Amino acid sequence: MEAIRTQNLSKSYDGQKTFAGKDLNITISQGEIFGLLGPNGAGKTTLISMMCGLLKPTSGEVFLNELNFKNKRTQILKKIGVVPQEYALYPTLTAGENLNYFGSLYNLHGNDLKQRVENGLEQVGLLDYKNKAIKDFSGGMKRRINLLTGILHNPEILFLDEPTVGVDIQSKEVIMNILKKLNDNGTTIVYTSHHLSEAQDFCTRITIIDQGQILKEGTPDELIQSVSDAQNLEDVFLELTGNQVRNDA
Ligand SMILES: Nc1ncnc2c1ncn2[C@@H]1O[C@H](COP(=O)(O)OP(=O)(O)OP(=O)(O)O)[C@@H](O)[C@H]1O
Repeated sequence: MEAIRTQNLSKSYDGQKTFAGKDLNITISQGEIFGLLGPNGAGKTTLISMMCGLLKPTSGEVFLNELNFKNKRTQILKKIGVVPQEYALYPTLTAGENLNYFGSLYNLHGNDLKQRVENGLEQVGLLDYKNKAIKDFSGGMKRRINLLTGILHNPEILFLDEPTVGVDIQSKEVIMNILKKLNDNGTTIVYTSHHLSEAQDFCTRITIIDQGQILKEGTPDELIQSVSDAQNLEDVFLELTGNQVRNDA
């Protein structure tokens, strides 16, 4: 069953002079772990933001569970989780207060919300920090709480923009294990990353994009086999996107 479909999805930030995404057609099945990879400025955040309804496309359509975002937005938002690249946390509030707030946005309340918050904090190893303010947390601790804000309601589809950026190996392990568990329980995952070996191990399918266009799509093995002498995804990535350093944001 189809979970996500984009149809000729395009985005321009400058009145259609240039495009951060152009005519993107991607179909993702339920239960997949789909990776969006590309160099800085390739258009990953733009694409994932349009897929999850944070950013309005210039043209084209997004369908989630075959519902069109344009007219079924409220229905769709209840079923998805979004973990943005920037921390979406209130620094002066405690971890518990932040999670209660985000849970309430998904209509969770009472004992159910309390249990979900405590289970979540326990899973990410931060139950003892429930009553501590976020401003005193390390980067890795904030990333783990940031992840929880998007998954308290057990979404059918989860979108994550660089969920492991800037974290140590221990926090990364915790985050990846939670994501694997969610996927085992049926959640479809779409994520962007610059960690190519992580994506190679984690994703069922990957699309490599640059300059707003899809360069190649396939399973990690298919991508590696498609480039002669490639040993891993990093070789494929360099072959497709070149060695030129990108200065884009
Ligand atoms: N709000 C914006 N206004 C104008 N241009 C933007 C905006 N957001 C992104 N862009 C431009 O769109 C292009 C794609 O950016 P995007 O952030 O989607 O890339 P990315 O692949 O996520 O990059 P990174 O890996 O650096 O996060 C870039 O040229 C970027 O400068």
